[in-house]
Amino acid sequence: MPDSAAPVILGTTGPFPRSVLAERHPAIIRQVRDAFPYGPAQQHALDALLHNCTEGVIEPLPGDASGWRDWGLDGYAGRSWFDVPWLWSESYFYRRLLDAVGYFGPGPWQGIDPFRPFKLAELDAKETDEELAALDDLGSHGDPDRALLHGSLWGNRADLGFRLSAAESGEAVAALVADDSAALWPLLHGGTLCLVADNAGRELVPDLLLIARLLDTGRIARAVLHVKPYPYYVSDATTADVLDALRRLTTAPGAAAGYGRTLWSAMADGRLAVRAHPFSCAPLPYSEMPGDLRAEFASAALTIFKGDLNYRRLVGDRLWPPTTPFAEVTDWFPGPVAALRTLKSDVITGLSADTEATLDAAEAERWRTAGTHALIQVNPHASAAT
Ligand SMILES: O=P(O)(O)OC[C@@]1(O)O[C@H](CO)[C@@H](O)[C@@H]1O
Repeated sequence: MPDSAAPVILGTTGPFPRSVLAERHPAIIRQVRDAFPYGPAQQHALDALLHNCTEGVIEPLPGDASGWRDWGLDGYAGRSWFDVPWLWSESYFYRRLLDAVGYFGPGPWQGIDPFRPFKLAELDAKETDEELAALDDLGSHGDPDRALLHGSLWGNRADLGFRLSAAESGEAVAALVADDSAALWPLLHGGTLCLVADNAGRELVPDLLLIARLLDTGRIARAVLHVKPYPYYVSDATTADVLDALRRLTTAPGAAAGYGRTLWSAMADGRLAVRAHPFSCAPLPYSEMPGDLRAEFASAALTIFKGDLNYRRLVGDRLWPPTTPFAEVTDWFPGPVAALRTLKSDVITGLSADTEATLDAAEAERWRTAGTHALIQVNPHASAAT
């Protein structure tokens, strides 16, 4: 981490965080309410959350909130959602939403994912069929490893929360704003890959395809897929979503089913493990992760963080000068680390001065949040003492 860290992004830091708290969260509440025949108690709780999240203050959580106490709840209670770190507020929103719909129970709605209809619709979409059909002639269009890495990278555009902000969607720009992929492949020579997943559906499918390919070709011996322990940021992947994606692959026509079988047998014999660590839904940067998770990443040949939120948590949700080296902001990480991300928030590191100037000249600030640009960043030496 650089000696003088950049300012932490708050809900009041600029138009983007503010719009997520003031507009995206209320839209998510409405979307969820329309997707299920929730009873009066849940409707009432959703109404109360709608009001609280825009006009109220952070409140204590019902039930056993000891985890959230450790993550700073007591210090933030009573403050406006906009006046605390944005990452914290957003994460707290999803926890509150799940409380409102009875996800944590007890009761009949316990464990019912309020985002599942949207995730399934995406998994069943014809675009997913098209992407899977493309596997049939993967070898005839250049390097299959590269194609699957890029599939996993651009799969990150499939973020249902992000798509609620329609104005932000646009055509993807193929050129990456940073591309360290040449440093990534040499790290994959038979060890364990940890992949910290982001979204379900059309992002998780290519993530799984990449893992299957790496296992099949012997580039890795084992993979650990980190998913969320509960529904989060609308489309973030949980264990149930992994199973849905796997079933989608095994029942697909053509080459896709072969990838599905590889993954199925790898799960069954332990070469592919799924983890749902509580810290995966923590409102904190990964630099504050607990020892067991740190030890797991330390033992991996490479840990890949997928997506925008994981990037924010990896480098710190701060307004870094864009030319701050990625290696510097990840120097505390206990092993080699990579980020595959489309740019959907203000946080950015590791750009060359030329790239930053070109992006600013062409798009002002829009390139940071529009989801049209992507990066592959690698710190092969982030193996500071554990
Ligand atoms: O992590 P993901 O799915 O790539 O993106 C998450 C995201 O849509 O949510 C946040 C705003 O709510 C931003 O970090 C980002 O725009």
